[in-house]
Parts: sequence; structure tokens; C-alpha cells
Amino acid sequence: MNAEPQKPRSGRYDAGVMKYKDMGYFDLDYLPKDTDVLAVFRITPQDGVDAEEAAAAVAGESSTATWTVVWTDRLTASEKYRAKCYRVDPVPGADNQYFAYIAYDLDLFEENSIVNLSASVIGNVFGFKPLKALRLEDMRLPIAYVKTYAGPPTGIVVERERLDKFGRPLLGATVKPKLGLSGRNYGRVVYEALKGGLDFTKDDENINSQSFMHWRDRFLYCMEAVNRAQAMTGEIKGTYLNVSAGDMEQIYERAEFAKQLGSTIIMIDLVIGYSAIQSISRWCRRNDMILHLHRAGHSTYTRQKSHGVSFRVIAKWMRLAGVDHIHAGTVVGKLEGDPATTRGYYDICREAFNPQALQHGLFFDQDWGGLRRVMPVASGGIHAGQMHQLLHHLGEDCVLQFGGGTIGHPMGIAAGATANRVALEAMILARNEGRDYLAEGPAILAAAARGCTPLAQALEVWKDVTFNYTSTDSPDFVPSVSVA
Ligand SMILES: O=C(COP(=O)(O)O)[C@H](O)[C@H](O)COP(=O)(O)O
Ligand SMILES: [Mg+2]
Repeated sequence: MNAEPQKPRSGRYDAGVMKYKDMGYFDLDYLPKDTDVLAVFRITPQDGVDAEEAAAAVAGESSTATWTVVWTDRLTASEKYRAKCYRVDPVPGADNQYFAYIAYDLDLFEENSIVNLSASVIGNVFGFKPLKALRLEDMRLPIAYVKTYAGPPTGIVVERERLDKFGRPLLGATVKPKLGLSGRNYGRVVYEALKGGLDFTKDDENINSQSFMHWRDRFLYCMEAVNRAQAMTGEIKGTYLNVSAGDMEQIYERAEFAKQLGSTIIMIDLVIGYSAIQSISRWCRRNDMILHLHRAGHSTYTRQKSHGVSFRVIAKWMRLAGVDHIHAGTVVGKLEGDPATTRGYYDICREAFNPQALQHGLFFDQDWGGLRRVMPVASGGIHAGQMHQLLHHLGEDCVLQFGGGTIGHPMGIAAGATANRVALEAMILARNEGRDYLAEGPAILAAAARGCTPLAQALEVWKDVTFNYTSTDSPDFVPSVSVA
């Protein structure tokens, strides 16, 4: 990769350093096989580094290569095992950025292991000095590989059946404040929110077992609240009990206790790691438990366009690993989420097949091989006044989760929940009647609020709250551009 590192060469296996392109990691004539794992990386080479050589290096360093020729390659089927960069395109509108398409033979990957997949494609290569920045934009996972995973333990269809809730998004709330409530007070928040009309409440990402509230207390008070709210309303209710813990033994212990108490759902944070996620997914499958995933930590590496891993890749990995819910953005709320990019994430979760959709950031067709569908969760700075936008952007099969937007209601938590439930049902009714609910949204909400004081109060308090900031991660292609 250096400016002049290469000595004159007589053969591929002479000792020394040679270009990655010459080592077999670059082949524009290579036709990817249906069984290949495909990846597209956004590459920003250092100044003076040739884009094709940088792309070949990414293929090399994410598969078999090291920095120098090794004769031991000849003891392997190295032609087959070398990843091949088969295409390099400049990124539209960007300076010195390239999309490098790389194909990996299926034999390079252990079945049913996100750990193994990620250790190759995001293993060493992100620290490679000749690159200024590198981003894994998307992957195509061949159906032969997809079928080595069991996928979500429950899926959208079965979740709806277990909960007996159809034809509308589910409603949830994250208990606030995030930290500090005692078990008893925490349970009161859960009870009020569920009684007021929500389907779910949720532990926040950083609620585990701190000194102010031991996990067992939380589970006991929360399940008491769930049971009372169910008795009160005649509806099925749930609360995502966060079982994340410092080791797998404790995660299982907490999950077992949640099951003993009759919870329908448990929760984990993305930061517990891929092996732990696959393990608890297997446990959920055996125990008929819905598995909620909070993507805690993802923005450290998903948010910046030039470096890291796109969340669409994480969403694909999580559908394979087997979660039933995944936080996937709100578009209109407080956290990053360009509408077109978010649509791509939702499609990855919910469709049986994703056709290439560059305008949504989807670079490849993806067949999900019959894996169950993941319920996307919209959460973070949303409120009842946005109901028409939420339904428009996110559709019906999702959870809309209002933390502050329930618990911050001036008349209390139950009133906040009622405001959200009434706003949602009014919007679903308008949609089902064939009205243009997006355009008429504010009028539909205002009409519903005339018969619902909690909704009127919610609209009054939060009417001007929006989060209109420039997105850090929007697609590079507009619909008319084709790179097929
Ligand atoms: O606590 C909240 C939201 O609280 P509130 O509703 O009060 O804003 C969640 O942790 C975020 O939604 C996570 O973000 P994302 O869903 O984007 O992963
Ligand atoms: Mg949170």
C-alpha cells in the first residue's frame, strides 16, 4: 500500500510485499455466486492511496490476507478463500469516497454465528492505516447462510396472537426517570401507564440491578403492576423486563425469574454482545418468550456516514440472531433517523424479501428465507401530536413508545397513556375510513381531543415540540439513479 513498497516481482509467491490487487483480492470480472456473502463498504483512502488498491486491501484484510506474501497460502484453497472486490464506484456527490463491493465465499463463515461473520467483515480492517475511514454500508446474506439461523423466536404474527392485539401499532412507554426510582415507585409508573391504555411499558437501557432497585424487586413490582392492569382493563399487558447483566449466568437467572412470574416478554441491550444475544434468543424460543432488543450503544458506530457500520447491517444481523423487537428509529423524534434510511431499516425487519432500494440505503436484494419478522420499535422523543406522522412513516406493525410523552403528561401517567391511545385509535380509524390522515392529522387529533381531555392537554403541552435537525446519515442515491 505504501508509495513504493514493491520490488520487481517474478512470481506471486516470492517473499516480500506486493499489492493486494496483485495478490488476488481484486477481480472486476468476478461474477458473485448466489451463495456468496456480499458486502459493500464506503472507503475513504488516505491521500495518495489508489482507490482500487484500497478496495482490494479491504477484501484482503477482511478475509485471508496479511501485509506480506505468505507461502502457507499454498497449503489452502486460497483462490476460493480470498475475498474478491468485484466493483468500485465513486460515491455520488462525495469527494474521495468509493463504494467497494466485495464477495466472500460461503465456506469462510461458520453457520449460525454473528460473532464469526462480524470478526471477518469488521474484524481488523477498520484500523487499516492506508484508509482514512471505512464504513460497512450493507450486506447480502445468501439464503443458504440465512437458513443456518433460527431467527426471531416469536415474530410479529405470533406476538400479535399472544397479545390479542391487531390492526394497529402497539403502544409502549419507557419508565422515567431512567435511574433512581425504588421498586415500589417504579411499579406504580408501570401500573398507571398500562391502566391508562398502553400495551407495554419498558425498562430503560441502563436499568439493571443498582443499589436503588435490585432486579428482583423490579421484576416483582412490575409484574404485580402488569397483573393488576390486566385485571383492571381486561386487556393483555406486558413490561419488558431488562435481563441484561454482567454475565450470561445472571442473564439466564433473571430470564427464568421473569418467566416464573408470568411475563410475556424480556429485554436485552445490544451491548451484551452477539453470543449472549444468540444464547438468550435460543432460551426465548424454548420458553415462548418475546425478546425485546434495545440498541444501546449503536450510535457510537452507526451514526457517522464515513466510518463505522450502518444500522441496516446491525438490523440484518439481529434478524438472523433472533430478536422479536428492535429499536429502529422514529424519524420525527429526538434521535437520529432520516426518513428514507429509517424506511430501509423497517423493511429489513418486516419484509420476507427486500428488493434493492438504493433510495432507502438497501444495496442488494435480500431473501429472508422464511425467517420470522421483527417488530420495529419507534422510541425517543415522540408524543401524541405526531401520531399521523408516525403512522405514515412507520406503518402498522411496530411499537410506538412514548417515555417522556407519557410520563411527562401534566395530569399524570395514566392520562398520558390515555392521550396516546386515543390519538392512535383516532388516527387508525381515519386511515381505515380512507381519509388522508397525514394531511388531516392535526384536525383529526383536535377532533378526538374534544372528547378526551387528556389528549387535549397533551396536544397543548407538546404542540410545538419538534426535532428538526440535519440528518447525519441519509442515502446517497435518489430514486432515479440506478447502479444495478
Ligand atoms: O429511553 C428512550 C426513549 O425515551 P423517551 O421516549 O422519553 O424519549 C430510549 O432509550 C430511546 O428511544 C433509544 O433510542 P432508539 O430507539 O433510537 O434506539
Ligand atoms: Mg432509554
